[in-house]
Order: sequence, then C-alpha cells, then structure tokens
Amino acid sequence: MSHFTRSGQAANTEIDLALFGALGDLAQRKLFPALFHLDREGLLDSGTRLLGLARQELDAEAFKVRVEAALKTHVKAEELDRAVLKRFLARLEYRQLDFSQAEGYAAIREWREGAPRPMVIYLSVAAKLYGDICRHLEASGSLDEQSRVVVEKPIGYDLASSAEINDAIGAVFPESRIYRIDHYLGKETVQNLIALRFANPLFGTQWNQNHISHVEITVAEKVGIEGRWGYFDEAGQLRDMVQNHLLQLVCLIAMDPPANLDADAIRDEKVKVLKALKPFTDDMLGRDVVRGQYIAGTSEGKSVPGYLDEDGANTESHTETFVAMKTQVANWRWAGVPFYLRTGKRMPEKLSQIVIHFRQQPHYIFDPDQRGLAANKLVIRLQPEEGIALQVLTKDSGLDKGMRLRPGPLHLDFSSAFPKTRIPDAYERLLLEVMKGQQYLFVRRDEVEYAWRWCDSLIAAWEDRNERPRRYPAGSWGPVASIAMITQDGRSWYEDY
Ligand SMILES: NC(=O)C1=CN([C@@H]2O[C@H](COP(=O)(O)OP(=O)(O)OC[C@H]3O[C@@H](n4cnc5c(N)ncnc54)[C@H](OP(=O)(O)O)[C@@H]3O)[C@@H](O)[C@H]2O)C=CC1
Ligand SMILES: O=C1O[C@H](COP(=O)(O)O)[C@@H](O)[C@H](O)[C@H]1O
Repeated sequence: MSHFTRSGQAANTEIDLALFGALGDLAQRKLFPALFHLDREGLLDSGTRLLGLARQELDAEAFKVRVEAALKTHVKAEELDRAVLKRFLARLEYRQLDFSQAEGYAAIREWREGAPRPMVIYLSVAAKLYGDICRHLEASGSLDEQSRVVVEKPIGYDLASSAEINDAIGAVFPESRIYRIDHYLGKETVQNLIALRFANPLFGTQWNQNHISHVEITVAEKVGIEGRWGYFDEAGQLRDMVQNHLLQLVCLIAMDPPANLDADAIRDEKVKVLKALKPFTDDMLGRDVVRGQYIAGTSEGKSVPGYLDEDGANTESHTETFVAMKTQVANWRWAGVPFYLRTGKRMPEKLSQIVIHFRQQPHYIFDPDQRGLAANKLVIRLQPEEGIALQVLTKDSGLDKGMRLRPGPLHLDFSSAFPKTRIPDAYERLLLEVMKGQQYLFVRRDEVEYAWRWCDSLIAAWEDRNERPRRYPAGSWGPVASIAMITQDGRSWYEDY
C-alpha cells in the first residue's frame, strides 16, 4: 500500500510489526488504539501482521481478548467500528518471550520466514532491555537490511548510560533505521509550530531577541504517578519530561529555519539549539531552578495522597514531581531572552502551552495609565483545546472611551475552525511515519545526548546540594517559589487558562 508523504511522493506502508512489551501500559493504552485508528483510516496494509511479545503465557485468543478490552477502554465507542475491530484482531499473533534471554527469539525468525514486508520492531519496554533485545534479534537471524527499530524515551538515566544504550542499538541498526520516539513530536499542535514559524512571514521576521522579550513553556499534568512509582522515582520530572518533551519544544521554538523539511535538516537545527543551552551552575540553583514534590491535596474535588503516600512509595524519596526553571539559548537570535519552563504532576489541570511574549513598542503614545497593559503575546495551546491566540491591543469601543486600549485575542480554535477534522493521537502519526520510513519526527542520537549533557549539569548541581524538593499541595500550580522565580524578573506566568 502506498501513502502520500509531505513531499507528495508515494511511500510504502506495508510492514509487519513486532511489539515488545505488548501487555504493558503504553502498548495497551496508546499503541494498540493508535494502530486500530490507522486501520480504521485505511492506512494499514491488508497484509500487515502484528506480533505481540510479552512475558506472560497466553495463547493468541487470550491475547486478542486483552487487546479488545484495551480498545474498548481507550477508543471511543462510536469509533470502534465492528468490522474494523474484526479485521484488526485478525492481524494479531502472540508469542511468550523473556526478552533478556536468547532462547525463544527463533520464534520471531520463524514468524518472519517468507514475509515480503519489512519488519518494524517496537520496543515498548524499559530502555535497559534495548541492548539485549537488539543483540538477540540479530543473533537469531530475525533481522534483514530493511528492519527498523522504534525505541521509547527516556533513553538512559544520564549521558553515560544513554551513550551505552545508543551504542548497543547502534551495533545492530544503522542510525537511518533507528526511530527514537518523543511522542510530543507526534502531536499535531507540536508539528504546527513548524508551520506557524516557517510558513508565516509575519512571525518569521519577528522571531528573535529584537522583538521577543521572553518565552514561557508550561506542561502541567493533572495525573499523579498512576501506578508507575518504581519507574518514576528513579527518573523524576526532569528526566521524565524535561530531558525530552520540554527540550524538544524549546528546540522547535528556538531553532533557525531548516533549509528544507528533511529529517536531518530539521535535526541539525535542533542540535544547534541544544548545544547553545546555557549549562547550569551551582549559583543558579536557588535563583533559576525550583524543584517540587506534591503532598496530599485535591484533584477534581477529591482528596488525593501525596507522592510519598502513593502505592509502592519510599518515604525518604527526594525525587521531584515538579520542576520550574529559567534557561537561556546563548546565541545571536536569543541573547538575553529567558525561556521559563515548568512542568509537574498533580497540577490543577492538564495544560501544555507555549507563550511568546513580544516586547513593548519602543515609543508609547497612549494613556500613561495604560502603559502597563500587556504587550502582544502569542499563546500556543498544545493540549487540550488546541489552538493559537494572538493577544493584541485594540481601541476600547464607546464614545466615552477616547483612545483607551483593550487587550483581546485573535483566536484560532482548531476544533471550531476545522470542525470535521479529528485530531489524531501522537502515536498514530508516529507509527505511520515509521511505516513510511520517514524520520523527521524522530530524535537523532546527538539530540538525545546534548539534551542529557544539559540535564546532567543540573543533576550534578542538585546532587551536590542534596536538598529536599519544596512541597506543594496536589491540585496547585507548584511551589510558591516557582512564582517567585519569575516575579523576581518583573514577570508572571501567563494565567488565562
Ligand atoms: N506508559 C507511558 O505512558 C509511557 C511509557 N514510555 C516508555 O515506554 C516504555 C514502556 O513503558 P510502559 O508500557 O509504561 O511499561 P510497562 O512496565 O507497563 O510495560 C513493559 C512490558 O514489558 C514487559 N517486560 C518487562 N521485562 C520483560 C522481559 N524481560 N521479558 C518479557 N517481557 C518483559 C512487562 O511485563 P511484566 O508486566 O510481566 O513485567 C510489561 O508488560 C518504557 O521505555 C517507558 O519509559 C514513554 C512514554 C509514556
Ligand atoms: O512521556 C511521558 O508523558 C506523559 C505525558 O504525556 P501527555 O501526552 O499526556 O502530555 C507523562 O504523564 C509521563 O509521565 C511521561 O513518561
């Protein structure tokens, strides 16, 4: 089957998919629903087969029952078309396997024997298993020159561990067949940053330190740890969210225009941003970085436990569930423009938003009392209620108002502007791009490593101090110190939620 690409060229989407970790949270909650939607949209080839691999002893029928239950939970009832469901379940096969042991991988080679399509291997498991799996796949003769591997984030725990894992994957697959997922790059609204910046000369000419005073990025989550305490406590919000998702957003906002939309053209520009991020030093900790950990509070009107009282918790943990920071992209375009980032669990709502604050006019001619009225802002709402609003000042209407100013938005709300368009989940887009063999939405090894290098500078400074994170009640916007961090610069977090 062919599917048209960005450039209009037909790309082949005929593949077989081997999914490691097929009974895990990500696979059940995101990957099978995404694959189902691709099937529903006619984007899975009729011959495409899906092999689930996991540790549990199950036969194919029992596996199908598990996948069907996941689809019933995570796909809207009106989208769960019965004919498509039947077709989708018929594609599924299952093999029990201990991923860390070489024995058993022959089953994958046998599954592939005579198959005409390339195999995509999706590793929906902890990164420490990636090396073993790649080695065993190769040793068992399951791979060929077209096999592609998809790996999840976070890759490693710091630069050194990430390099080790990347070396192990790279010993088996060339970079051109490694697809490192950062699911934020699959979100429609995140891809829209590229369109917004590079298709609109209006913004292109203003996108620098001459016109922009500062940038805010908020990625707030309402959820807590959701049964992932073991994983999360080793990671913390910096490794779980900033090292990957927030830094990718910084890259897309700060990068120079790529020469074209080819994967490496985009990734080269992103790497330049990551290299230009100012490393953290010890003296910046109190002033420019705030770590938090939630305590008991409320979420959606219900009492919820604190981080240290979640299932499986260790009462001594100093792991952060919130981080706010001020950073700088030290280059000509962004000199002197702070980037304020914050992200946390158990915040009052789910909200991912970027706010570009433009500078005030150089010469002001209106009522001096209104001088403090905010300058233009571009508010890019990534999720939910996806849209873009440009805050402008207009004349307040009325005979008694003279030339009084009034702030108001020019608003593009995607759901009302494009009502018939379903916004696909990030994993649908990413899986489709892997099938097409296109890498522009995937992260190259050097991106991962420069991101770690910068995070490591912060982690090292934290570890030297060994401070407890500041407490914040679940259901709040984080420790008050995160508000003080931005107000010390005479600014505030944008609050028009
Ligand atoms: N869940 C999420 O929202 C997100 C996850 N990710 C990443 O996706 C990957 C998967 O995460 P997630 O689904 O949450 O993890 P889970 O632990 O829920 O799933 C992993 C699956 O792999 C199986 N597994 C683990 N070790 C072995 C082994 N040696 N042999 C056979 N099976 C094994 C587990 O089986 P068993 O249960 O028997 O141990 C489990 O079914 C991770 O890299 C994570 O960082 C990234 C973004 C978001
Ligand atoms: O990668 C991760 O992302 C989710 C948040 O993703 P979103 O698409 O719901 O914004 C986060 O909850 C999880 O801890 C992290 O591993």
